[in-house]
Amino acid sequence: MAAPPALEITGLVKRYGRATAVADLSFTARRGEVTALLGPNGAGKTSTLEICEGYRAHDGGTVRVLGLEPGDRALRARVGVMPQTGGVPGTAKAGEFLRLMASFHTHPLDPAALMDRLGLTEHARTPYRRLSGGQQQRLSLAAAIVGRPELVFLDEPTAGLDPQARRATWELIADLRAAGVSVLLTTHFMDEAEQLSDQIVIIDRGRVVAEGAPAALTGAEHQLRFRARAGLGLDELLNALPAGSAAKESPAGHYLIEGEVGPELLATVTAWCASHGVLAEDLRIERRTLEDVFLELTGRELRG
Ligand SMILES: Nc1ncnc2c1ncn2[C@@H]1O[C@H](COP(=O)(O)OP(=O)(O)OP(=O)(O)O)[C@@H](O)[C@H]1O
Repeated sequence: MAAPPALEITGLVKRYGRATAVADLSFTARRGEVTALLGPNGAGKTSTLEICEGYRAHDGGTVRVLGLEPGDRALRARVGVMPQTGGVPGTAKAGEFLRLMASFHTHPLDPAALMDRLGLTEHARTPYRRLSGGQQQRLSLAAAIVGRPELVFLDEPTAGLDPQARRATWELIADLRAAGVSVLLTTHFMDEAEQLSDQIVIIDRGRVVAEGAPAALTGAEHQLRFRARAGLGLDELLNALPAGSAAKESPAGHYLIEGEVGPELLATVTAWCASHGVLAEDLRIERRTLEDVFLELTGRELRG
């Protein structure tokens, strides 16, 4: 029989009093893949993760972690958890804490090498509460993976990190994936979700609004943007463009053309600009981003 997926969530519901934080949420995270839960503040990402980790009860639906109920004792050695905050006693020294975590496992990673990799070696004797926010986060990440788990839950692993620490964390996650570890992470960062994940689940208001591989979500489509004087006659420009194209001005003076953006469309736009005495500044062709996808689906900004 095939091994069960890393995570299987069906019709998950979580309420806090009368507020519904997670509303009928379903998705599957495959083994050996990185799955990102992407969504704005309050979308329900942490609630979902904490339910999967067995830290929080749910009000409806089913959750299976490596085929088991969340919180099943058999998962302790198989799952690593990096919470958004805390999880480490304030007085625990970084190095000692990681060695202690390693001692709970049969075949742990070398704690010293892990500390080194995450730039924590010089802080090995520093108590957790005296570490900077970024260092605390990296220690918490190290603790989540030191036992060589099959599945790791990472709640905003790079929030607040400087670019160098962020890069080191990305590399570590890529290595986990290469070693066959399944990873479920939450993030607000589109670039992070796009770079790291095999599958992205976009959540808004406790529901899945879109899911798929990064390239499938953003599609092959491109868009053309330029800045020019406000109030250009877009209807006239649209008439010159191939059928199926769309053009809009938002905000004033910022133009967006969508559709089959190829060499011909580009030539048409620049020719139209030339014949109307319009200097198109910052003219660029770009791929649709996850932000665009989210905006289309919800009418709101991801980072709003
Ligand atoms: N313990 C709690 N008691 C009451 N409401 C809560 C509790 N935890 C979360 N909520 C609410 O549930 C909703 C979802 O919160 P959750 O933390 O799961 O979202 P999130 O997507 O992880 O957000 P963020 O990105 O800000 O961490 C929010 O409206 C939040 O205010």
